[in-house]
Amino acid sequence: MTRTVLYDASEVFCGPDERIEDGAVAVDDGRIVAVGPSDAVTREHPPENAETAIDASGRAVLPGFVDAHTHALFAGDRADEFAAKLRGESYQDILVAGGGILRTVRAVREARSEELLANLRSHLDVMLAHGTTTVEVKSGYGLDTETELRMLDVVARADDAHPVDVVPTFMGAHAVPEGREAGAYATEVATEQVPAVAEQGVAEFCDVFCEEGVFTVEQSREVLEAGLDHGLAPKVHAEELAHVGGARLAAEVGATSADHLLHATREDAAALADAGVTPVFLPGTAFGLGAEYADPDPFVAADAPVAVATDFNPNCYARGMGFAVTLACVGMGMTPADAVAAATRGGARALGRDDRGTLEPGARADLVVVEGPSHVHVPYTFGTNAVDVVVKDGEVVHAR
Ligand SMILES: N=CN[C@@H](CCC(=O)O)C(=O)O
Ligand SMILES: [Zn+2]
Repeated sequence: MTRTVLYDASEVFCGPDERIEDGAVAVDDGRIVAVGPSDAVTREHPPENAETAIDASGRAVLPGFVDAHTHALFAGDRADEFAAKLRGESYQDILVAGGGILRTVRAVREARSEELLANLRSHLDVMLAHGTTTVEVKSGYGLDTETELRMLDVVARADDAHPVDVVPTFMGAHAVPEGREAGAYATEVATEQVPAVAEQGVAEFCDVFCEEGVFTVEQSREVLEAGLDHGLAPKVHAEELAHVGGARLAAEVGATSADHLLHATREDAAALADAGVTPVFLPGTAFGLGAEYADPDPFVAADAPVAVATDFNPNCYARGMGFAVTLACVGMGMTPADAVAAATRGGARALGRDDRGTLEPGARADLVVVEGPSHVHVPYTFGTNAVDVVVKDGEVVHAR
């Protein structure tokens, strides 16, 4: 018996070039077993025989969102910095004055693990209700071996306890701790933190904030190469606030993704495409900082399959992927179909997960049903949530 059937959907969105009108999806054992026109799929997999049948008439069915870049594990409150930025203070002014990331580091070091876990779980609840079925979560608010490991342990516990799949990234090189010098700290990350994280087996990726006033290209390279030596795939925060060469570095080390890219050049886009690095756009950050959005055109010209993610963190308090998709369209000029694909298949690619992000037989059965008749209703709906139902591994895990 087929476990779950979603039928009579106005649109089943498998990808930008594959949208099925009046479609259906059948799921068995956590995997998609059939996708196609509703009459054909339901003939083979009758809804009345399914354990769960979802009449999706008037609504669209999409892959679950894959949010490939977040800093969703933190403590404390930085809402006052939002107000300060509106008064004209810059992100870097706030960081240099001991605020920003460094303020969250103090809060995380002081927080008990149970409090951190409760915080993360409550954020995952919100993300799930907005259609996210896989999310990457970075450490990086510990900046010492003990707290970085504690963060990654909390990420693993959240993954075990929550339907959303949580992908762990180590980011000891997220900022230079107070009183430390960047070069010496980068070496500590490379020689002490990376081996400790690898020994515990608690991270898949190693990320670094390669940025003016944070870590140079060479310091970032030292950290990423240590990660590679210890089996951690590289990711890079690249060209966010200034152009410093992080995208080139990502290409050179064969990173899985290069993220932000607000100041990336045409040459950067080509280098990333040639090296098979997935570019990840985070338009919520540009929106919150009042900065210019990343320009997707050089990446499209270079034929790079891009991702869109939230960058949820205390500086970008956006947990829903729908809003990121809206901004990708309105701010960056992407089409709704390309933006939705970037938030699903693109996100999966940026996390090295080729088993999800699309609707095809064999893929993991992570799906969302949205309240409007097509994928366009994802970016078209903003300020409220367009997601009605979320299915994770074939089970309904959220419905309103
Ligand atoms: N840029 C560095 N890291 C985050 C911000 C984290 C924070 O401000 O707490 C980002 O991706 O935007
Ligand atoms: Zn980030």
